[in-house]
Amino acid sequence: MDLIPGKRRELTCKLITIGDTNVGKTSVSTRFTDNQFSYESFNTIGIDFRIKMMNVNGKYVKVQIWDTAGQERFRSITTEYYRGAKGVIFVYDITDKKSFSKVNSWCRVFDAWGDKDAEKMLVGNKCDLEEKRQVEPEEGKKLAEEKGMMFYETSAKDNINIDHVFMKLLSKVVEQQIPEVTEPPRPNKVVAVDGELSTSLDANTGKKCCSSG
Ligand SMILES: Nc1nc2c(ncn2[C@@H]2O[C@H](COP(=O)(O)OP(=O)(O)OP(=O)(O)O)[C@@H](O)[C@H]2O)c(=O)[nH]1
Repeated sequence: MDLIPGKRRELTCKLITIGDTNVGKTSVSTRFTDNQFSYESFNTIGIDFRIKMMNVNGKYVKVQIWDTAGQERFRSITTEYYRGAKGVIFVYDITDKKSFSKVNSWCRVFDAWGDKDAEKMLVGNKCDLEEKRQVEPEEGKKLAEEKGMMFYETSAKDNINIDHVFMKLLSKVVEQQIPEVTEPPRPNKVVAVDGELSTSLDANTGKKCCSSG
């Protein structure tokens, strides 16, 4: 990927959230992108899309989060959007055993439609509702280990582990997608000013990612 003079080097990375309806996929992604949470539930219609600029291990990344509807009736639409996702977050609700038992089938659907090399994360959301818990953390951990995924419990409501989940996943994706730069650095520098990013970035780093933005 070449750096266009006057234009900062930017990588675009597509992530996707998958899981049953009402597990909190929209809430997790909205907490991450806008630091907001609402008790009001509007089921996602088909697919939704959010963007956040991030500094991931010194790389300037435009993170696209594709938030899929969990309702069965949208299945044929949502699977169309799996392609190109470099990171996938499978979400279940720790107060809903059924949503946990469906993770296997969501994994199969992703395997059928998504990229083979996508990094995967399992997330047990709503961990603020301890008194209603139906899935123990050990169960989540075990399933994640079996499937070679990372695992965290989160609360979109109380903002527990949300940033951590995305940073861990993005770090893996960026690590996997961008081979280490071996040539000596050139002197040009770019300064990113958007969003959360305020660091000065070396324009030579980050060879190639999911796609160039
Ligand atoms: N207590 C608690 N409630 C949550 C949390 N995350 C989401 N909720 C609530 O759970 C309900 C469903 O959340 P959504 O984010 O709409 O769920 P979804 O998975 O996107 O649902 P679909 O769009 O139908 O697939 C809403 O009422 C949220 O307020 C959480 O961490 N804790």
